[in-house]
Amino acid sequence: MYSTILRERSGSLWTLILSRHMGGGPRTFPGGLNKWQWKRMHEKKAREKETKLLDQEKQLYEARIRSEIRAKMLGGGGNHDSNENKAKSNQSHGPLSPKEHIKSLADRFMKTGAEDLWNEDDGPVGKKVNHGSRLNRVGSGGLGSSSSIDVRRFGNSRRGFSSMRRGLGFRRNESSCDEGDEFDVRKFDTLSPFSPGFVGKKEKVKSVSNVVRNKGLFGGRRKFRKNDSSTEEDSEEEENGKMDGWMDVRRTGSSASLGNHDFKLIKRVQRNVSEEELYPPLDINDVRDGLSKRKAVETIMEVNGEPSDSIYSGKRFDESSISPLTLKALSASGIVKMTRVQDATLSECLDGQDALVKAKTGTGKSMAFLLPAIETVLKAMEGSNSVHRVPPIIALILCPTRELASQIAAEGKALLKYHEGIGVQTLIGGTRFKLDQQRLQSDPCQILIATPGRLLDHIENKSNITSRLMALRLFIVDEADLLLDLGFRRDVEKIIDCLPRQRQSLLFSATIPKEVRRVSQLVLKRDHSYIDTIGLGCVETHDKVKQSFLVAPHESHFHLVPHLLKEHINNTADYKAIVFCSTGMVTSLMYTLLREMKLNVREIHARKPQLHRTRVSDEFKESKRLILVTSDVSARGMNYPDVTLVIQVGIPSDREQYIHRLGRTGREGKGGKGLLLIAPWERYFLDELKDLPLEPVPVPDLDSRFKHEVDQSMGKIDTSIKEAAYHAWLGYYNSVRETGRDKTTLAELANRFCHSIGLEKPPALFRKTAVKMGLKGISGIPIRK
Ligand SMILES: Nc1ncnc2c1ncn2[C@@H]1O[C@H](COP(=O)(O)OP(=O)(O)OP(=O)(O)O)[C@@H](O)[C@H]1O
Repeated sequence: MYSTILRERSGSLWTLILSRHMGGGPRTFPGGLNKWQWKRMHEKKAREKETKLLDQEKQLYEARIRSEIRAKMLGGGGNHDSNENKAKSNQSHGPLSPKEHIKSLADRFMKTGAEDLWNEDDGPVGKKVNHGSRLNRVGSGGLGSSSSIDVRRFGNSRRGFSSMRRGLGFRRNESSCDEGDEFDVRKFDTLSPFSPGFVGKKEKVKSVSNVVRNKGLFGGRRKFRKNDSSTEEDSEEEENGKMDGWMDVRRTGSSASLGNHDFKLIKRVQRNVSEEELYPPLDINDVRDGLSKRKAVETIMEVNGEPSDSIYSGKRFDESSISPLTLKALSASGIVKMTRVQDATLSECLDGQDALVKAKTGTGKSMAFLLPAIETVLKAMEGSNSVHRVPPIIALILCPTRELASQIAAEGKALLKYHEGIGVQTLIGGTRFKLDQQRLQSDPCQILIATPGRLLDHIENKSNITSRLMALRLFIVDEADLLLDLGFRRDVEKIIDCLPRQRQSLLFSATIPKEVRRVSQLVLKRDHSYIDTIGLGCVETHDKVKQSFLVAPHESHFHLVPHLLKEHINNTADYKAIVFCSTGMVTSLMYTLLREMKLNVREIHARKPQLHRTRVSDEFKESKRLILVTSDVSARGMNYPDVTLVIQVGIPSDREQYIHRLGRTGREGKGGKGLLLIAPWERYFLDELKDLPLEPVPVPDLDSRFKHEVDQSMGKIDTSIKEAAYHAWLGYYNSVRETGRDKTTLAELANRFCHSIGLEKPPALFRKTAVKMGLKGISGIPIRK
């Protein structure tokens, strides 16, 4: 009925708009729209509004139905609620009054075990929308005038509804969940009826507490968040080991909507895995053990005729148990010997063990996980009699960037050259979603390589990827430290929720900081192996890569980079250089400057269309005598052969990023050069690199003619590019903890940067942006009127 009213209303609105604007009214409308554009815009708005209202109506209707069912259940003697409620519901079997309705919903949500009813979309609470007035209009028999309820709770997403359904099911077995039991909410979500770990509800609860005992470090963090920032705080606190308490009562939901019922008890799980267990204090015996192992490896390498600094172990692939067809593909590519990381991991990975693997950049980690992936697929195919039109996905590889996913896929395809019926596909952003779906149907694959965001899109849009992932046997995370970092972790967690628990998992990276070892338990079984081919006391960078740093005022960086590149070009016949800049827009400015200076240069950053990114990436792989200016999208995993120089302009986000950027040179045991160009106030970052062999380089003398040439080229660049670069620069350094703290100094530095790129005055920020960045009212930061 409401929808009819709505249509009528929107109809009359239309009559009004049309009569005012179509007959004899003005010819142009606000924003320079013509009458048809104006009409279409309003039609669209009306449609959107109608859809939204219908949606809300539907949600309310479903909430109401649930309420009725609940009232009936209570009347039948449900044993979960208070006697008061029972008495009330016995009096009346009809729908609950608005107040009772809210109270009963609140009760249900706040009960132990009711966490299953919650989903990601319930938060962040801070964003709660007050639908009170609308609800009053809509719900003739629904909620009372004083009620305002967060509709998302009642499942405004499909996922929400399904969680609810599951939640109701679970409630019936609530008694099987011991009062004293610890529980990890994430696990309720994880166990889908399709997953092998699902054995019925009673077992589910038991297994949950077991899992939690093993995974206590993450107990309940995801579901009970107040808002995004609090999650970060929480995790930081947890990571600092401050949240060891058993019980932590926190307010969730909005007190406006649910009053005093609006909090629940969260039992924090006591940590059973102690810090010592995860990181036993460095014992002299460990060091001795590490050194003797390294000696043993070196002896084997000597026996096999490999120098001790070689990336190869001396062992051959044909000595391993990989399939003959893969061996054939390897030898067709001229690959015979294993690298150290491949030697160290292959047998463990083929045995089905979970592993966390650390190995230097460019030493063949991709092949180290692709080979087990192929073997796992072969094994799965052997064991299965059924023929699928669209086969299940047996191995899933997650990686952070689109280019890296494509690169791994290409390597996988080369290894599968002689295998028939095994396919590799990528799911990456920047392509059309529908095309992805068609490709997955028409080009079936057993190995899927994906970036987390796009894979999650497919999972959440209920394409059949979720069911295809049910048979997954091997889950691999490349660049694990980055993907388990806060920026990606939530996506990765959601993906893990959709994977079977009975699986093998492998994490790979060239850098594995302590925190990552801790969070790796999110993916790995507790009894996983930690394989570190770098070894105790050794640095993560290659000896053959000469590292240096240059400290010079920021204003001179745009002069110094072309100078350093020209010098390198003059001294290196087949030069191939990468210049890393802090952000996409600064990359764009640097690229434009170098292009103006007639250097052979290309750019890649996230603002570029995917087609451009792919084309440039492929070109740079094949070429010599070329410079690539890029942001961090190329920092990890990209295998550009024979890069001779890597320049990093400004400090990278952290030590790990420095190592990965530098790792674009000196691959496959070759040599290379790396230069970090920083301003005097960025010197503090050198502390993070103090164990790496960086040499200082004196500031070169630039002659005035060269400076003039740079200034002229800079002068030709469009102001909009410079303004965007200034904003991006400000945003980046504002986010760096050390520089972002003192906003006044930051504003001064930004102004100097602004002048160095030829802008007379800093471009104004939007008020909202300035507020968000904490820069409102800071002198030197103009705000747009
Ligand atoms: N056993 C091998 N013999 C010869 N070449 C190899 C071998 N294994 C890998 N390679 C080659 O080494 C290059 C670098 O490998 P890869 O990109 O996997 O390094 P990585 O360790 O993953 O680096 P990053 O840490 O930067 O991701 C690739 O060209 C790959 O084909």
